[in-house]
Amino acid sequence: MIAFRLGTRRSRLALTQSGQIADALRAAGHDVELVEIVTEGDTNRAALETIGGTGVFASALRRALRAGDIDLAVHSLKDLPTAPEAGLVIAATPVREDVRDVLVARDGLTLGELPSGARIGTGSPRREAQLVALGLGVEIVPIRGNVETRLALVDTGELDAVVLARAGLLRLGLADRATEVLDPIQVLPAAGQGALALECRADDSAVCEVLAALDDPETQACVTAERTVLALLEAGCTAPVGVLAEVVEGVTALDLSVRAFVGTRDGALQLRRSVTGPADDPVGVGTRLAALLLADGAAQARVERGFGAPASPTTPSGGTTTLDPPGEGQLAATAEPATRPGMLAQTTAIDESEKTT
Ligand SMILES: NCc1[nH]cc(CCC(=O)O)c1CC(=O)O
Repeated sequence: MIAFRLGTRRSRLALTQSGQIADALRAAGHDVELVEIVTEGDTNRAALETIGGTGVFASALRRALRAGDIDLAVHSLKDLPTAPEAGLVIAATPVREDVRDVLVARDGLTLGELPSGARIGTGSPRREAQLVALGLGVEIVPIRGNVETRLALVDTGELDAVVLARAGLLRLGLADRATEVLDPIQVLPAAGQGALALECRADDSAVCEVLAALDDPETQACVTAERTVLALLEAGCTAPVGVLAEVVEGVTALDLSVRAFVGTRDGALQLRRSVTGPADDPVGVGTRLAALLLADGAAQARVERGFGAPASPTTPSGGTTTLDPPGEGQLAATAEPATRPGMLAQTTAIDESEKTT
């Protein structure tokens, strides 16, 4: 029996997610105390990519872990930087929730039914780039805030629609607010979307072992492939990159089918590629896909704020406020497209579309 101190952010979504993990641990006979921690992502209302992009939600929790104030942090995996954190380890990724984005629009409207010029709120360059790529002629309005705040922007008529992760709505019991579930063919989710990451100190073997029992190997394989792509593109969780891995039946064994979108928010770059390879080699499959994307110009998207390059502290965008330059989370990935010998023979690359403009 372990008496866990579980660190959590204070949003209703974070508390719900942490509560689910606490329940699972209690069901296994452990004690769990929730410790609420305020992160920079919660207190700073600026656009995420201007306040450091990756890591703004995670860093306070990680500091508490390292200090021994908590034994376990529950993160939304998609908010977690891909760079490994010294002394800490992701001990488990439990079964993933629905990976897809949804539209929440006024009057029950779908994307296709929104009039041109409709105002769609999102703070995500990934969602913006893909919505622009759909060519609907909608206006993207930068927003921040928790799920409830974003839904309220539609309720009050300030916006025609917002795009959110279905996982968050499901966990909050708000899934019926969606007016359309967006097919990944149209809008690919963020790497790790819908998955939770249970993080602990690497030397805390008792905790690591208990958490490992909550891991789902299929989720683990998928998110590993997705995060490999993100890391090799030197992208962060606020980059205009959508990527989704799914386990599919292969010829003789299970395969991972991984699709990615890399774009720019003005729609000038729209790159879609996919790769299929052995499910027991998620890093290899993700590496192959990243190499394809980089060979076809994905690095062009790096000039975008939030994509590898540090944000300029002097360029406010839209209605968002600019504050301090980013402190952490810029990846030092080795972006060599490491195509391993033998891997090409096992993988199939399918070009879904060419750059469209
Ligand atoms: N960046 C905020 C965030 N982090 C995780 C979720 C939803 C749950 C998930 O994707 O796991 C959300 C809200 C959203 O994108 O709508």
